[in-house]
Amino acid sequence: MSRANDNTMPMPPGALEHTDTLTDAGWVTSSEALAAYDDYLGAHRHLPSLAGLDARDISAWFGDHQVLDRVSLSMKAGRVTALIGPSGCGKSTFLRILNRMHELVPGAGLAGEVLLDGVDIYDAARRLTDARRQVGMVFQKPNPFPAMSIYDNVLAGLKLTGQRKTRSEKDALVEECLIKGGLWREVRDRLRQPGGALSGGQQQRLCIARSLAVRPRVLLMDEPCSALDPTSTRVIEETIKELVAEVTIVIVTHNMQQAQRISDHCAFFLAEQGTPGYIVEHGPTEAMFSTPQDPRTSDYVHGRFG
Ligand SMILES: Nc1ncnc2c1ncn2[C@@H]1O[C@H](COP(=O)(O)OP(=O)(O)OP(=O)(O)O)[C@@H](O)[C@H]1O
Repeated sequence: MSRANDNTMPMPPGALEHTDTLTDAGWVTSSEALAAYDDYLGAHRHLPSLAGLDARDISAWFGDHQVLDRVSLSMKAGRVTALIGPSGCGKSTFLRILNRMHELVPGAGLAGEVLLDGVDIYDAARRLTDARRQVGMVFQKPNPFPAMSIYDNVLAGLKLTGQRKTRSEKDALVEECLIKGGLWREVRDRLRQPGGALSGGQQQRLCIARSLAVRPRVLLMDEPCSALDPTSTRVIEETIKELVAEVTIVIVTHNMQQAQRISDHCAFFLAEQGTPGYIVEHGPTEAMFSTPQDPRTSDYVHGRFG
């Protein structure tokens, strides 16, 4: 996927097909594309602006076992960044550091900074719940509340963040998030059924919808398709490609085809024998797969190890 600029505002799907001119600021200047963009903004007025994440010199420990060593990575606003690398090199730990979940593990240690739009999410003046609301997470195994209705599952995060809504606001939010999660058409007539009654792929899309309901600016996904069949995987991938217009995405995946299909940028993590994980190389996905700079990246992306 390529995008024409680094603006923090999302481009309307298809807008660039109608234009041939960008200003210095990156704005589309053809009238047709501007009209499309106006329509898009009109339909998405409630969207928070996109945010980039900057991890700087991140080191991490479990007790005295160091698992990451001075990892720095910029995850650009409105892009999908894929974290790839062999098992145990610290990808999931890095992901959990990006929304302050690492600190939940007893004995976990951390050094470095994580900046969300330039503001450190670990700053003592910031609330932990604020960081978690702005940086949502979808896990490997779908984890809806199984006995709770589909409708209430989508809204579950609102209680945690203390947001109050009227009934009609809730109805609208549930519909909006299920549409964005790619699940609405399948469940619109059974919103009161339990979340646990859905298939694995549907449950994962319900979890995505639940994450979206608190309007995160970044969505972290830890191997979201690894428990799913190929068809459900493709549906989630399509969902990710649509979501990235409004939420920055960072995804851990072991599936190299998936990384190529959905990500704009890739970072290759490695932990060599007994040493903490680090980033060997990162860059645009196309270049990482076609012309990697490091032979270890080449070996990994071509399946020669890992
Ligand atoms: N809760 C924990 N307590 C102690 N050590 C842990 C914990 N979680 C992870 N580790 C260790 O941290 C290192 C990095 O693990 P992590 O899960 O981040 O790697 P990964 O690259 O995501 O692996 P995988 O691809 O298999 O999920 C490993 O050595 C792992 O054993």
